[in-house]
Amino acid sequence: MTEWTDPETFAQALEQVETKEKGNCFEDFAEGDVIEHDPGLTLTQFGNEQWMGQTLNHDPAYWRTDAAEARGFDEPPVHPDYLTAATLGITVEDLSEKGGYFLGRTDVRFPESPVYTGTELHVESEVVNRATSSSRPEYGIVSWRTRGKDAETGDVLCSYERTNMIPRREPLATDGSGATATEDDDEPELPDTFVTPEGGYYEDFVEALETAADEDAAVAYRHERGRTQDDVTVAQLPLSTLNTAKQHHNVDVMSDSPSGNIVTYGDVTRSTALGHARSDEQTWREVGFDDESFHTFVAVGDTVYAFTRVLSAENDASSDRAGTVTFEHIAFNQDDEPVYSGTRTAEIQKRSN
Ligand SMILES: CC(C)(COP(=O)(O)OP(=O)(O)OC[C@H]1O[C@@H](n2cnc3c(N)ncnc32)[C@H](O)[C@@H]1OP(=O)(O)O)[C@@H](O)C(=O)NCCC(=O)NCCSC(=O)C[C@H](O)C(=O)O
Repeated sequence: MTEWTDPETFAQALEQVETKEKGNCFEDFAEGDVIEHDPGLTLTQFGNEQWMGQTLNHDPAYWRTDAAEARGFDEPPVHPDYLTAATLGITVEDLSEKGGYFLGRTDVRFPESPVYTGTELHVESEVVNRATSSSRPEYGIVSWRTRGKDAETGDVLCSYERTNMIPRREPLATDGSGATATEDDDEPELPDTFVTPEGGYYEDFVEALETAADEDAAVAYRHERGRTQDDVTVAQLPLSTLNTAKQHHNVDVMSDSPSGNIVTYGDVTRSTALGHARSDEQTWREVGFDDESFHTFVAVGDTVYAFTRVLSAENDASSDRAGTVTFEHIAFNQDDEPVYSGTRTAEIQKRSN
């Protein structure tokens, strides 16, 4: 009898056997379904520091005990970007491992109290929307509300609503008239002047906004740092959050996909851009993120840069040592193409303290 490892025999066997599939297709989700995700992870100091180091999030309060204590923390806490990425990573096996892309997320919120390493994360999601894609019949669009909880206390540590393109088991029959690109003849509308804050304290943002209000101006600037994507950022960081999306580690499958290659996890792209932005400000606390969108793929060799527009500043932070600032951050690549955008509300330290 022929050995099964004989290449011809084995190729035939591969063709004839069933594949034990992973993940869910669009048809498997129904609005209202609640999914308790089986994977869970302990938020470790190693995981936290690996994430922050590779994404250039170097705020000393997350690295040094004295700086943490000065911020009112008992010790360096878990960084909100790592917490967000880990919360999403745990959900991938059930929600998006089948493929399809992370399109956007909104209403990302954290409680006021910090999360410390050693916390075990337990995550659940609810299907909140399921829609047909008019432009891509082989995909549907699914949104979930996800909550990452402290497994011991049940306290919600991170919550958000995210939307992905998810492959259909059966492509939708269409008349081929899906959405078509529209020519945009409009001239870009930009203000005459761009104001850059003098420094990174709350007062600097307030002053810059006041200056801009007096003229046709916006408070907007770019950050110098860039981070070229490599095997660590593209494959290692998502896997370290238990993110099993093939988009980040299976070159073989991804060669036959819209991106043609493995791509950077959306949470790595946005955290890197946010790291660049935070390096030019005195962050006190992250409050939340809204209207996050991923516009195009980021792959190994691409460089992630950041651009910031300051939208508003209010003196209503949880501590009188800070004020609240709302930003729009845009991550862009080496060809100046936006790859991510989103609004961020953060408490920024006051100079006067
Ligand atoms: C994915 C894309 C290639 C699609 O491009 P294109 O075909 O040009 O379509 P659109 O971008 O217009 O979008 C397709 C449909 O999806 C709807 N959409 C888009 N954004 C949102 C949103 N935020 N919320 C709801 N719906 C949204 C559009 O309206 C379109 O609908 P329809 O017209 O009816 O078809 C392109 O978007 C792209 O390249 N995006 C970047 C994707 C990416 O790189 N994401 C991060 C990496 S993947 C990842 O991180 C996976 C992660 O691990 C996970 O598991 O989630």
